Amino acid sequence: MAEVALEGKGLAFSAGGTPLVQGVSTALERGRVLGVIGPNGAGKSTLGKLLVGQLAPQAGEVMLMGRPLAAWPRRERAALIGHLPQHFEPHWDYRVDELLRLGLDRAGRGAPTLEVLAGHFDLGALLKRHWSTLSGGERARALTAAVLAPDPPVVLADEPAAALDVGQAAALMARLRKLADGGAAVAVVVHDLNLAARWCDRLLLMEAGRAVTEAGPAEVLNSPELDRVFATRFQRVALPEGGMVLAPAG
Ligand SMILES: Nc1ncnc2c1ncn2[C@@H]1O[C@H](COP(=O)(O)OP(=O)(O)OP(=O)(O)O)[C@@H](O)[C@H]1O
Repeated sequence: MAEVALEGKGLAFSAGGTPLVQGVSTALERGRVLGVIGPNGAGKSTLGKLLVGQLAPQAGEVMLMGRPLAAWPRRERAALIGHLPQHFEPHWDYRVDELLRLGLDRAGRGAPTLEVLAGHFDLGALLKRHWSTLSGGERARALTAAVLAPDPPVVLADEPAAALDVGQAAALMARLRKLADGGAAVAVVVHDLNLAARWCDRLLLMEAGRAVTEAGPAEVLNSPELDRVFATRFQRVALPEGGMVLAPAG
């Protein structure tokens, strides 16, 4: 097993008497991309918030690099974990270059220049544009660039591809994959099962706050549990070069 960077053990969280996450254990390993999948309301984002310390678990524990998350000074924790939230609205109508500089300010030596970072995310032409003028996909790219600028060793991205076109979504997943190949521990909440199939090493399937299964993509995506959890019948096509694509059978 690869080195565990971030681990949730028996996590539970309820709001208003409703359990949103119930006894979920999972681990983010260095060099690996974990995909978190499941229907709307399954508790994926809540689990992500627990793992990054945005919510405190009511039961269970989160360990970061072998030490309880709560024991880390906030600043150090922020430097170690790059969190791309599902929803983000800056308090100020930043220009793209200002937003990227906020990310680069947290980066140590070896950080890319602003221009190189912008180039990685196809933001070169948008540097002087204000947040309020950006399209949904452009905002997603700018935020991703700012969060990933310091090259954090742990990355948790909550539906980062939701607003992206297919090409940009694939490019973003490839970038997350590259971060993992460079030693980062990556988790990504993803609705597109084909992106999950293509880019993730393991998949955690959630339903009603619980982990249904966690295993390799082929095992999870071929499992009848997938059809049951999404209340749909999937057609699965094996690709000649390996891997698979899925489509709801209608
Ligand atoms: N503060 C809260 N109070 C009450 N219910 C909440 C709260 N936060 C989340 N929920 C509910 O908890 C459930 C899980 O929410 P969560 O956002 O974790 O799901 P998700 O799997 O990420 O869903 P989606 O795919 O729709 O983004 C949902 O039914 C949501 O309405």
